[in-house]
Amino acid sequence: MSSSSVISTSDSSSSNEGTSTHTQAEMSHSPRGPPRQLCQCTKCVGQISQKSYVCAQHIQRFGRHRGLTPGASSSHVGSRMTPPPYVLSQGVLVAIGNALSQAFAVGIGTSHEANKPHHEARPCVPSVRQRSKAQRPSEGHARTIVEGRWGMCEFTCKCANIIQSWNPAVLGLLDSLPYDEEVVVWGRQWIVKTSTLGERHGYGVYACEDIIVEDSASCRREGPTLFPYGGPIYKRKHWNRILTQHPEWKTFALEMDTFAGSNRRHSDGRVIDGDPIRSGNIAGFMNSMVGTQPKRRANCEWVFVEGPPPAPYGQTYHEDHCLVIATRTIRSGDELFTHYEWN
Ligand SMILES: C[S@@+](CC[C@H](N)C(=O)[O-])C[C@H]1O[C@@H](n2cnc3c(N)ncnc32)[C@H](O)[C@@H]1O
Repeated sequence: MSSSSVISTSDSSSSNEGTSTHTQAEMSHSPRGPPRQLCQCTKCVGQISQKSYVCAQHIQRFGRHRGLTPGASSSHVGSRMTPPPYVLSQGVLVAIGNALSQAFAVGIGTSHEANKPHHEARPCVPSVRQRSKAQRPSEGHARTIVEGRWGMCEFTCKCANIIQSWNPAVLGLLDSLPYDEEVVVWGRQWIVKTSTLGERHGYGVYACEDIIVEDSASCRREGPTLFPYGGPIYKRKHWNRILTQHPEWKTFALEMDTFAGSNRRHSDGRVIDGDPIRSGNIAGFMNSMVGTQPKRRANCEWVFVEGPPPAPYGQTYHEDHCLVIATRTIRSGDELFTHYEWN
């Protein structure tokens, strides 16, 4: 089993949403010559595939071209740019000068209104407030590929931004977990194998040693720490969004705020991404005692902890984390059960 990874990329070509002006400027580069300057106004940009398309405003600043004089038309007109003559007239030299200053202005992200001094030039990229939704660079182009239990899953747009990468090493976890083989996680031995719930419920986690809890009634939330949950924690509303792109992930949505006394709104309730492979995460194999027949008793529970994990594990990790804690004695060979909802 290979370890998993999250690859984030940005792919503007995969979206039909607005193309940034930088991209348009790049498109006007010719592989053979210096960059051709095309007008950045929306009408010209719409014609970018016509190599020499310029609008009347553009012509005003670049000088005279075949069949058109500066200011000849206030409408946007397509025209072929003529190559410069061998003997350059003064007008053409002025035009080249203007073109060069425009090239510089575009390069620093200012307007093609190069006649204005730089301190007066308006930015050619509209402010965030001015930009229409379609123009915003944003999430629209984000793309994340996650390699996990379901192979390669691609997430785009907002989902790509929501998906969090995770390095299991930060919590001292393995970067992959073998099935049917004992592994040592946080100093104890465990094995991941077919659940006592039956094959159709997949795997479960079993202790390979006794873990003694002296007084289970009084040790609530203070029993022996077993191992951490290692992986991203999402808000329910974000998780729901993820599922719109890859519904199969729902198998591993574990609701963390369903315990009595939780006062979080449902949409803000925390959901852990139970993909065990993705995060070297033994916790992702733990089954719930909810609805079991015959009824299983929970022998451990999830606890959210602020700050770093207990020494010597995950000492470089200082954020909130989630631990699995024993609530009663677990014998070698027992499957772990806790209380969580899934859907
Ligand atoms: C975190 S995984 C647990 C490991 C899972 N058995 C596996 O093989 O990957 C959670 C999933 O296990 C299944 N599961 C957990 N507890 C269950 C239970 N009490 N009854 C039926 N299915 C359960 C559900 O499909 C749930 O979405």
